[in-house]
Amino acid sequence: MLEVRDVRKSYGDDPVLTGLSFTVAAGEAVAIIGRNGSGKSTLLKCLVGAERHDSGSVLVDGVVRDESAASFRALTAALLDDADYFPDVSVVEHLRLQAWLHGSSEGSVAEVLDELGLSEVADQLPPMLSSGQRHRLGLASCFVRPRGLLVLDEPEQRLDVQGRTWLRERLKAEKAAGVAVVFASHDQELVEAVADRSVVL
Ligand SMILES: Nc1ncnc2c1ncn2[C@@H]1O[C@H](COP(=O)(O)OP(=O)(O)OP(=O)(O)O)[C@@H](O)[C@H]1O
Repeated sequence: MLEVRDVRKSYGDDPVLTGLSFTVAAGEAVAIIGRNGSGKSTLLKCLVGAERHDSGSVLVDGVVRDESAASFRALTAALLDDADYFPDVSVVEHLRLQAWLHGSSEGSVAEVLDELGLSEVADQLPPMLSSGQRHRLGLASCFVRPRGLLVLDEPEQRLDVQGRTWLRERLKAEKAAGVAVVFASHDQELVEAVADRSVVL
């Protein structure tokens, strides 16, 4: 599904990614781990085309990934570290928008609101949410739409204990459904429960 070949990236004279290669098959999860500042977010951004790598390649199903292609965006659900929301669009409207863009049913919006514990704040605007609720909205935006590749940057952040338990089971279910999962994490328990392999930066 996803193949990363010798990806390199520097910011100015500072090398961040120094030749990374790995693969993620459908139904597999790969964890990206490493200390603060080691390049996890940068790598995930390069995977989805939110950042340009200097050399190397990212292939999806054997073809160089083109983030401007509708087919790549239809395949890929991502929650990166700089997620942002329209300040005047409510929680439920954000999810309806995602569902509509990707051809999901209206019913899936109610299901995901319930699953992420967001039903009670469905009509609130993002600035009124707690930071954990805003993070849940980001996760909900990934799960309300079809996906073959799921890219998550520290999905555990700001989740309460029940939320982390839910996340572990959700990511296992994603694998069981054949989704290829790449996630950066500082949560060793999550990594051990979900990842088939880890890439250490
Ligand atoms: N846009 C940017 N311009 C310049 N340097 C950057 C930029 N983005 C990240 N960096 C630098 O690249 C390095 C890797 O940052 P990155 O955010 O990828 O690390 P990380 O592993 O995700 O860290 P954390 O665990 O703290 O989230 C850091 O030294 C950071 O300062």
